[in-house]
Amino acid sequence: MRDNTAATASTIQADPARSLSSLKDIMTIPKLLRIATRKSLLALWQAEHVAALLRERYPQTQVELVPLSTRGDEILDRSLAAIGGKGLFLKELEVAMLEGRADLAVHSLKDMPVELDPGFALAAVLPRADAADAFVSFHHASLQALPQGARVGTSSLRRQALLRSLRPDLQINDLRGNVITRLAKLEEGQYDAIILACAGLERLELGQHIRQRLHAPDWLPAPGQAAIGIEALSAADDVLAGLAALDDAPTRRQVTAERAMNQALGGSCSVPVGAWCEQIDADWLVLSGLVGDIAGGQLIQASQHGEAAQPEVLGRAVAEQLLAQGAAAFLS
Ligand SMILES: NCc1[nH]cc(CCC(=O)O)c1CC(=O)O
Repeated sequence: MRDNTAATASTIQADPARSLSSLKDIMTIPKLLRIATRKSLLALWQAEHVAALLRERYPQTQVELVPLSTRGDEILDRSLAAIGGKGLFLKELEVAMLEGRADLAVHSLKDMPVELDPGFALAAVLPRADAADAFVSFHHASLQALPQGARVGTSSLRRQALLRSLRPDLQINDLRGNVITRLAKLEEGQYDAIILACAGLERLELGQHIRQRLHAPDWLPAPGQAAIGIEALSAADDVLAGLAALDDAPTRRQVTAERAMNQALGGSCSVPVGAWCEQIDADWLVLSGLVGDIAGGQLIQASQHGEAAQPEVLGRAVAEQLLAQGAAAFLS
């Protein structure tokens, strides 16, 4: 056995700038942290990123990855909306935590349901990357430059609704699989362009494929897009205390507003929903939201200011505005 007391003391001396609360984290953080992750390249990159942050902050802790297959990864021939949505990517990772095979799970926050299963907590949200979507094409420079009737690949209902509203002439085709698979299908010539998240491409060093960044106000990302969420058991106080040090307060405020809006709309992933929150000064946030109509190609949009200290209140207020404009008809 290693002498933990001595190890902790040397860490503390090495970094006198650490606050009292982070000293407490170092003393209580488990000696081993196992990170449950999906096996896609993007998921592994994100889990490795969290592992590196934890090793840097807690040099005495051993950090390991536990890569797992999820049902969401195995069912690739049907749209996510049709097979029951976002929880599919979490279930196996949550079971691993419940069975004591992992201590935390790393997810793309946009793939996490707003309400986690009982017994689980959103322990930390990392600083957000660029939340824009990417227009990716080998022959065309932008969405606007696509020829009439061009074929665009995406299975996201939000992206489909935005495309229909901005370019009703386009032919939108389903496109599933991980980021690499989707790029390969574009390369094979099955599509003239595809839409992906900039954050995913950049994390995999594929940012050179981004021809155009699609962002607010014309284009809104998914709630929580480009943020990494870390999940742990609500009862694991020592794990939660350690992870709290990684939480980025500005990102947490933004995504809390976006997710609260989504939840107040019913939180369904079978309806196109976009949300984008920005902090405009020390006290104020602006949240823009949209709900799309899959059948008709109609979009309802709303935007509102709210207090930075109460992101949930703002999220609910924008949801109410959307509902007042008739979004309920799309959500049922
Ligand atoms: N739906 C899959 C997914 N989940 C998170 C990302 C990208 C990274 C992120 O938004 O955090 C992607 C790929 C994509 O949408 O192109």
